[in-house]
Amino acid sequence: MVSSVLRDARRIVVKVGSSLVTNEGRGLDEAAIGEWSRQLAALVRGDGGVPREVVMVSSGAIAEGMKRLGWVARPQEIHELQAAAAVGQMGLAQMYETKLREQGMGSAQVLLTHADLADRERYLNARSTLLTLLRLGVVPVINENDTVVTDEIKFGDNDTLGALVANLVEADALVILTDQKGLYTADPRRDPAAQFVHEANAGDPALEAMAGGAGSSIGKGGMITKILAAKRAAGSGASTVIAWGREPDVLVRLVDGQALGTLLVAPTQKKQARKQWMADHLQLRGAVTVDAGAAAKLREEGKSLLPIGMTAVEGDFSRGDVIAVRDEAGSEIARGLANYAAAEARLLCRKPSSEFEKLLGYTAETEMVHRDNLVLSVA
Ligand SMILES: Nc1ncnc2c1ncn2[C@@H]1O[C@H](COP(=O)(O)OP(=O)(O)O)[C@@H](O)[C@H]1O
Ligand SMILES: N[C@@H](CCC(=O)OP(=O)(O)O)C(=O)O
Repeated sequence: MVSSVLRDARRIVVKVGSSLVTNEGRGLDEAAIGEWSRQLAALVRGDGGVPREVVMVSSGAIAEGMKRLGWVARPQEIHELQAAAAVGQMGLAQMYETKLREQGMGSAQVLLTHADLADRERYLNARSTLLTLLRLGVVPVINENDTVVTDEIKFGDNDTLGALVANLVEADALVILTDQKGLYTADPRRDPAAQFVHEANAGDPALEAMAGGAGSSIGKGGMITKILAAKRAAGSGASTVIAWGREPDVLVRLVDGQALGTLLVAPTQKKQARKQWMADHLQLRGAVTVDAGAAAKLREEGKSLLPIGMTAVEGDFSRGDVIAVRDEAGSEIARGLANYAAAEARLLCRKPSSEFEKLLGYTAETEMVHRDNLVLSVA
């Protein structure tokens, strides 16, 4: 069976769980991390196909920290878990750095919390950093910033973080590698009659019933967090594959179109999902008025809004905020994400892109609102 979801994906988030990266609790599995690094490098180079952008979300800090501290049992005390994560993260980052460098790849450590991604400014900063790293061909290796949070550490869930990162970078796909071949109709450790699920719709409520509680003692999230992560990733149009991380060449074969693991399909396309999200969730922070020429380009040709067509700017918005685009009569034409803050936009009104650097001191996008981030308003 061939699946086009991963074959067509250009930007992919790969999440590796604790149960896998630590090889049943015996510290980090160097050979496995070497294997994934080799495959990530092949994906980024585009061996035998097109180059992909990949972000790695990897657990393993607590397990590696426990080993380094000589602890056999997982501590109950939250601050001890945090301390173990801080110790272990050194080893985790070091191992990815070494293994990716051996493949000729640059890597970068990024530590995030869920709260970082709920804060608009931090969200935009994390997004810009990650997109810049991807443009530079560097593989970001992400984990939770366990020092500053306790909720996530209690639950031990990097699946949610993987989904949030997929939303953040607008990935086409999220690949969750774990210690099972994929999702079964019940926990295969407990129910030998459990059937394998090849494909389902992400967000189908029936899936949540199949995913019992947490699995191993090392990782704690279990399959339910993977199902919820797939639902969340689908919110920005990314489909999810849950697959066995020790399947030979798993990543390479997935992007080759082989149907490995469980595919949880996002019901809406990436572009549609983004537009829906903008239309539903965001508050207007300002507006720009455009001349008749720009209004026609937007309404009739679905083009991006360029500053040269703008005549006035209202409000005090920042880059990344949602603004309205109005015609000279004051009717709303569209809403979209501003590439420039209000103060910059005022300087750019009526100006061609060749003058942006002189006016702002730097060059960024040529559009005020890119067409991918623009939703036409219903007349
Ligand atoms: N329906 C299910 N299908 C597959 N695995 C399940 C299911 N329900 C629960 N599990 C358990 O979830 C475990 C994987 O979760 P977890 O140990 O948290 O992995 P990771 O560390 O990779 O996030 C499996 O080993 C399995 O026992
Ligand atoms: N961030 C922590 C724990 C995260 C965790 O265990 O998550 P998961 O792999 O989803 O079970 C770590 O690196 O050990």
